[in-house]
Amino acid sequence: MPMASSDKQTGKNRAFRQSLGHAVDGLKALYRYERNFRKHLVVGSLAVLAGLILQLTVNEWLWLTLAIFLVLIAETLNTIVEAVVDLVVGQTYHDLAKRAKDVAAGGVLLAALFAVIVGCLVMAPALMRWF
Ligand SMILES: Nc1ncnc2c1ncn2[C@@H]1O[C@H](COP(=O)(O)OP(=O)(O)OP(=O)(O)O)[C@@H](O)[C@H]1O
Repeated sequence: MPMASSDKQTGKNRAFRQSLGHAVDGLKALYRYERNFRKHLVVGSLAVLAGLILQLTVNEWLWLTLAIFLVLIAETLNTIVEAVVDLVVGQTYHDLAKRAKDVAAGGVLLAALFAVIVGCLVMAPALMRWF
C-alpha cells in the first residue's frame, strides 16, 4: 500500500468518508490560496442576495445557479492546471506551460462571460417586475 503516513496518503481512498474529506480539503485549499476563487465567491453571493431580494422564479434561479457554479468550477480547473504546470516545470519558462495556463485562464473568462450574460438576462426582467 503506497502510503507514507496517515496524513501523507498517496494511495487510493478506502471509504467514501475519506474521499469526501479530501474533496473538502480541496475546497478549503481553493478558498485559502486562490484569491480569484474568493472574489468569484463574493460576486456569486451578491448575485444570490440580489436574487433573493428580486424574488427570482425557479427557472431564473436555475440559470443563475448554473452560471455561478460554472465560474467556480472553471476556477477550480484553472487552479489544477496551474498547480500541475508548476509541479512539472517549476520556475522554468516553457511555451507549453504558458499555453496551458493561458488556455485555463481563457476557460475562466468564458465562464465569467456566460455569467454576465445570464446575470443581465435574468436580472433585467426581475428588475422590471420589482418596479
Ligand atoms: N512556467 C511558465 N512558462 C511560461 N509562461 C508562464 C509560466 N508560468 C506562468 N506563465 C505565464 O504567466 C501567466 C500567469 O501565471 P501564474 O501561474 O502566475 O498564474 P496566476 O497569475 O496565478 O493566475 P490566476 O490569475 O488565475 O491566479 C500565465 O498565464 C502564463 O502566461
